Amino acid sequence: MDDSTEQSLSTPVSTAEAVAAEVPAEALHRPALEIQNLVKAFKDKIAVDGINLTIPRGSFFGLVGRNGAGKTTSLSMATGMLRPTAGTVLIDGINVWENPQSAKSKIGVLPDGVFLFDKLTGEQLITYAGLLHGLDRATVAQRTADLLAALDLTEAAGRRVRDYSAGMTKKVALAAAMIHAPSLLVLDEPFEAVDPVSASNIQDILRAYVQGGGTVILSSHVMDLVQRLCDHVAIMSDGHILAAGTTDEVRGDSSLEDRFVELVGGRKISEGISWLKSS
Ligand SMILES: Nc1ncnc2c1ncn2[C@@H]1O[C@H](COP(=O)(O)OP(=O)(O)OP(=O)(O)O)[C@@H](O)[C@H]1O
Repeated sequence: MDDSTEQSLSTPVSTAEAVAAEVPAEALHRPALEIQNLVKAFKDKIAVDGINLTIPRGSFFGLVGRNGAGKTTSLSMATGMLRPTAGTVLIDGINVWENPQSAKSKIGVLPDGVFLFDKLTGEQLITYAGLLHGLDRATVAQRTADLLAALDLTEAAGRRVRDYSAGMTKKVALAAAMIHAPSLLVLDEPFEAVDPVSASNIQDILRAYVQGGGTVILSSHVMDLVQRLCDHVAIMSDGHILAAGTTDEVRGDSSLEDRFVELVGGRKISEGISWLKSS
């Protein structure tokens, strides 16, 4: 991997500085991720129905939608894990499905329902991810220690991942996704099952990463969190993008949650479930 494309995980610098130092001039305006007319059909179920999305370089991008909206399917296609029925994905201008190796070297991925080699300890798993990316052992050891500490996993480092809680598993998978300091992080529900202190720590790490010129796209159901964290957002429903842009543009004068409910619909105003009452 070309080290010049890597972002610093630990030393926040301004986006402008990082960009000036690390990115060739012609690449400055190239989006980190471009999704064009992307379609996924599972037999007769159209999970993703011709979506277009541009994730600007250096943005913190939230993809929100109800259960089954198509977020995981879209992110899986965007990261080269699921072959699209139609459409194109460009990571930093590189076609993911034509040049998978080169495109994938630029990204770190936290998939939904992560499959991990869970017989390994947390430390071994992160180390293994670093070595797979071609980093030298000394760098891997340093970064593994940094990530374990930042994610509050140092004490659990020597235990097998199969014995981790759901939140700890999410955190160790996140560490494995970040060890090669990619220029784009694609995170499917990164805060799901993670305790509030760890979630705040992860948010700090991600903010510093974006300040350093990295790009994050994450999916979430938690509107408050996305509104607080993300400078760009897309609202997905039933395989379509209903709105996309800066978070302020998309929410307008409302909260993101109100805007979401307004666009997506489906709120049920009811008295509740009659038999579920105690008296
Ligand atoms: N392998 C599959 N085979 C058939 N249908 C699938 C498959 N994977 C996803 N789907 C369907 O595609 C639609 C989109 O699913 P997807 O997992 O992308 O939604 P999501 O927005 O990530 O939902 P959630 O927030 O619940 O994780 C759903 O209707 C789902 O049932």
